[in-house]
Amino acid sequence: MAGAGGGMLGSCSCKIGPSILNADLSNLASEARRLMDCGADYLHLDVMDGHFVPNMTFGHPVVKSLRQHSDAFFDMHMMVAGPEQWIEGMRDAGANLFTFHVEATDDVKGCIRKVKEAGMQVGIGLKPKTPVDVVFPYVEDVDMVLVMTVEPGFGGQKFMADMMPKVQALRAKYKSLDIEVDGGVGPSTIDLAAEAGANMIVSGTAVVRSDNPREVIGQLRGKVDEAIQKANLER
Ligand SMILES: O=C(CO)[C@H](O)[C@H](O)COP(=O)(O)O
Ligand SMILES: [Fe+2]
Repeated sequence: MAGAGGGMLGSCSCKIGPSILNADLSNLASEARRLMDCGADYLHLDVMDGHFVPNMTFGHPVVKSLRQHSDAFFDMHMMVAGPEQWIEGMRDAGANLFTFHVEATDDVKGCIRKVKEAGMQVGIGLKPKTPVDVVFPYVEDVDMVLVMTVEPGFGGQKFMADMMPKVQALRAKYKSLDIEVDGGVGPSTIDLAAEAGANMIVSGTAVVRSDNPREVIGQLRGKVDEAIQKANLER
C-alpha cells in the first residue's frame, strides 16, 4: 500500500505526529490505527540502531509490515549511523519522510540528494548539543528541520526548554519552513514549542499513555494553531 499524504509537508500548518516509541510495539498496527483515529496527522516512527543512540527499535521490515495495515504518512526518525544505507530499504517499505541527523554522516548534502532521488521527502535533525547554525546551509534543500528537545534514544524524557532559541532562530529566518520538535512534548510544554515557532509536533508518552489521546492531540493542535494565527497577525 502506498503511503497517503505524500504532499503533507510544505504548508507550515500545524501537524501532530504521535511517536509510537512508548506504544505497545507488539500491536503496532492497532496502535497506528488508534492514534490516527484519534486525530493524528502523521505517525513518527523512531528507528534506532544501537550505534548512533544507545537503544534499538526496528528497521524497514517492520515498517514494511506496518504499511500493509496503515496508509498514514510515515515520518521516519532515523537515529542511525550512516543513514545512506537505509534509504532504499525505507523507501521500499513505504516511508514518506526520511529524517536523518546532521551528526550521523560526513556528507549531509549527498544524503539529502539520495533521499530525494529515492522519491521520499527529506528532513534533517539536530541533537541538543549541536548548534542550530550547523543546519543553515541545508535548510533550502530539505522539507523539514527537526529540533530534538531531548537527547535522542529514549521516550519519556524531560523537555529541554533551552532548545527553543534554535526553533526561534529557524523561524525568524524561514517563515514557511516545517519545523518539528521531538522529545518531552505534551500539554505542559506545548506552549513553549508553539510560541517559539514549531509547527510539527511529535508527542510520544503524553499521547500514547493518555486515557484520552484524542483530547491531548486536540489540546496540542489548539495551542499550535493559536500561535500560528498570532504570528500571522504580527507579520
Ligand atoms: O526520538 C525520540 C527519542 O529519541 C522520540 O520520538 C521522543 O522521545 C518521543 O517520545 P516522548 O514524547 O515520550 O519524549
Ligand atoms: Fe523521534
